[in-house]
Amino acid sequence: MQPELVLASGSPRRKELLRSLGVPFSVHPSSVTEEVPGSPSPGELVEILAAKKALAVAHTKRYAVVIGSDTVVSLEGDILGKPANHADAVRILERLSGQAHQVYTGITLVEVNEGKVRRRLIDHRVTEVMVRNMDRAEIEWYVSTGEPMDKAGAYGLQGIGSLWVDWIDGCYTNVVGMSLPLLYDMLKKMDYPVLYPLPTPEQ
Ligand SMILES: Cc1cn([C@H]2C[C@H](O)[C@@H](COP(=O)(O)OP(=O)(O)OP(=O)(O)O)O2)c(=O)[nH]c1=O
Repeated sequence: MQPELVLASGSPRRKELLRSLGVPFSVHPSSVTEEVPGSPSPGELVEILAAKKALAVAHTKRYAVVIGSDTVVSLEGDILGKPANHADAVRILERLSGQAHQVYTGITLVEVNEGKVRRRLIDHRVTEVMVRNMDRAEIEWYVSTGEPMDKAGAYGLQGIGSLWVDWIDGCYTNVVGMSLPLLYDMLKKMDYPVLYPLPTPEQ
């Protein structure tokens, strides 16, 4: 029996990304706190949080492959998550303006069979993003659109934020919330069929 694919996320972007593949899945957001003891590197942090989210949901399932994911922005050794409020979003964007930064996204897959965790895969990818100079009026306007408020680094590359992104080096979907090439590799390792059968064309 094919286990259900479950996305352990409340992120509309991750839902959209997974939907674009055409594989059936259900959405079950986790309610874990995004706090981690110590001072992990950005790569360790996104892997720990992705695992935390996937495992929290996996424990509620009997047969499933659960996907957890987490994204942060790294700039000059600082980790920037989602802005706490309007002023925080302005501060983050002032720092990103005119700079290249790294976007880290971790993915965890947890396979549950008869209510037990059988396998776990954890990995992450990094994408470099170059943000053009943004002046104070542009930053204020952009934050007032509301787009930055639920996004790591206070911008959305898939939205209005694209106006100020000069270039990226690496995977685009990794920035938007989940690297689909990485997810594909991990699902293949779990023997989960991503490429679904297509109808044969009539002769
Ligand atoms: C940098 C960047 C981030 N983001 C988003 C992706 C993630 O939804 C969010 C980072 O926050 P996360 O804490 O990774 O995820 P989330 O709280 O939105 O959802 P969940 O924990 O339930 O899975 O930032 C964009 O949409 N575009 C971007 O360009």
